[in-house]
Amino acid sequence: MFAIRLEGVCVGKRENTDDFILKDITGQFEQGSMTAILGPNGAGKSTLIKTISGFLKPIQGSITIADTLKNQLSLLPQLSEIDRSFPITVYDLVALGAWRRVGAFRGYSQQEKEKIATALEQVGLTAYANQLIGTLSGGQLQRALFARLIVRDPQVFLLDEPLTAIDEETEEQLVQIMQGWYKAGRTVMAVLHDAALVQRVFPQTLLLASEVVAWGETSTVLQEENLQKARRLVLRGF
Ligand SMILES: Nc1ncnc2c1ncn2[C@@H]1O[C@H](COP(=O)(O)OP(=O)(O)OP(=O)(O)O)[C@@H](O)[C@H]1O
Repeated sequence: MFAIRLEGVCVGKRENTDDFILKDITGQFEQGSMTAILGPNGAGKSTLIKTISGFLKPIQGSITIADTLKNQLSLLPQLSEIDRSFPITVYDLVALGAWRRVGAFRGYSQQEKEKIATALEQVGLTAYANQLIGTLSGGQLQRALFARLIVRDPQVFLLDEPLTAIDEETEEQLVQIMQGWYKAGRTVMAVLHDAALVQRVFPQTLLLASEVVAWGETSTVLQEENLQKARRLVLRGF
């Protein structure tokens, strides 16, 4: 059963097909699947994630989200898109994950407070709870954003470069959290750059170079002929 289905999705500024960032993307992410989105710089990976999460609109084609998953998508933006000067503590950032359940003006129930504390502990940031996010390292901030997702607990995770610019220890920690979501039956998709890690951790891969180069089981998708095709498309300017 599909979680998200794309049919002929094109994203770009003009009606001129040559200028499309994403060209004719057709395929589906199954419910409970874990998919890596790989591709060269500028391939449209972030654009795809943002389009699925509704921040960008396709100018052609359609995206269908399974009825049971509507309002169940959560996006992890790229770290570089986070305003670290925003005066918010780690605790309050993580607590924002409960916002949809709690609302703006009601206090957090004991149950929500426990979820927040557990999430902070899971990512190893309990001792940092009262610090402003601006005082965190990149890897620590990424862990705080993961804790917010743990609290939010959506059915579908859209992760834009969750493992970029973090050390090995944090990487392993975040990989385990993602695998936990997958094992719990959630749908996970993540933009990544490390093919070896994708081979090890992600059962499915979408190889993108403005168009779909290959989409399916990781071992099949990452075969040399597909990688060569992706390179050819880059040389051609997509
Ligand atoms: N806001 C924007 N306005 C105009 N063009 C944009 C915008 N965002 C992205 N693009 C263009 O869309 C193309 C795809 O960008 P995108 O960030 O989706 O690629 P990516 O595969 O995630 O790349 P990277 O691996 O470098 O992060 C690029 O050519 C980029 O210049």
